[in-house]
Amino acid sequence: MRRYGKNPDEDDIRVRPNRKGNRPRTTIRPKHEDAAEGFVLTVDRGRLHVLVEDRTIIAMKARELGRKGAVVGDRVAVVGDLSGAKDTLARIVRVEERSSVLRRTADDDDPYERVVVANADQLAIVTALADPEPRPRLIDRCLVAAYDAGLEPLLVLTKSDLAPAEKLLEAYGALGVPHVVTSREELTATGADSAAERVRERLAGRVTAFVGHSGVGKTTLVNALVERQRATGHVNAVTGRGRHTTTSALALPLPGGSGWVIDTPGVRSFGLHHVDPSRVIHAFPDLEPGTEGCPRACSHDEQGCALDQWVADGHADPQRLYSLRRLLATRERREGD
Ligand SMILES: Nc1nc2c(ncn2[C@@H]2O[C@H](COP(=O)(O)OP(=O)(O)OP(=O)(O)O)[C@@H](O)[C@H]2O)c(=O)[nH]1
Ligand SMILES: [Zn+2]
Repeated sequence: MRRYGKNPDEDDIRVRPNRKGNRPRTTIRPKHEDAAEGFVLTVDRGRLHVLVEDRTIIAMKARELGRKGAVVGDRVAVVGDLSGAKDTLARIVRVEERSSVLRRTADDDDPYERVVVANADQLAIVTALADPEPRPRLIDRCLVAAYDAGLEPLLVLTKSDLAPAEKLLEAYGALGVPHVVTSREELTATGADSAAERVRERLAGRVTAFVGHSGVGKTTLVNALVERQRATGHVNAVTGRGRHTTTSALALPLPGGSGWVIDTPGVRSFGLHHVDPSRVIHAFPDLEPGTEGCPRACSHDEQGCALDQWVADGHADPQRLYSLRRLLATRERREGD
């Protein structure tokens, strides 16, 4: 562990009152009234790239944050050198309350469940129509993660030059998930009705996290959507794709400040052990009231589940219940199947 004073950038932390807390509480935590508001763009080996006004600065977590970390999408308060000049390091003293958290579950390499993206309001699930073949179970897992986190899902089906979208869309019809079908050719076309514009319409004014299996064309898509160069300015060399491989997501602004794309590094470790069925059902307002008659801690896929009667009584479409159960069942499956 680091100690006070070891890092010269932390010198000013040392004036903080003693840790035992035997002083009035108000003085324990400096108020940081002079702190600036920032938006976390990416995290690179403990260094956070934070957008403050129109500058990207590098910051680290202040000690007073304790174990609480900041992730991509977080709104933070930063103090210190906010110039963004080379070799300067600011400090993050506060992480604002999050409106949503997208998590991935612990995996073999990492025993902790981690928040990957904060404050997103939409999850774009990028799937190729061919090469690689669509993986409906993976799509289902992503949908469950979205519903659980309170994000609205958006299906982006790429490589439409290789295969039609109809069959895949049929499987999601009952879920009513919005979708866009694209191809590289259409994405690079210009004009108001280009594929990039069609996708951007869905992203306007929102923070959208993009997930997708390797090779589906997510990079091609994201590059067509954002102004990557302008966005990351002089730290572009650090956050460029080359080095930006597996660790952190990366927030990129859409042209004209009309929203954010958060590119995430693959979904192989997208587990669902933390998912609460009641939060998923919340995304099914036609079914949710039917769960009132369920036994306690009902899995909604067991005998006695009141949803069977709810559907039999004509309150909701049986296809919807089928879809919900299919999604809930993905929690039990292993990833990658
Ligand atoms: N036929 C076809 N190929 C595409 C299309 N979009 C992307 N590709 C190709 O698919 C491959 C993967 O595209 P990327 O954009 O790198 O995909 P990615 O999802 O970022 O994959 P990783 O870089 O592995 O994470 C590349 O060879 C692309 O040129 C498309 O619409 N049609
Ligand atoms: Zn039930």
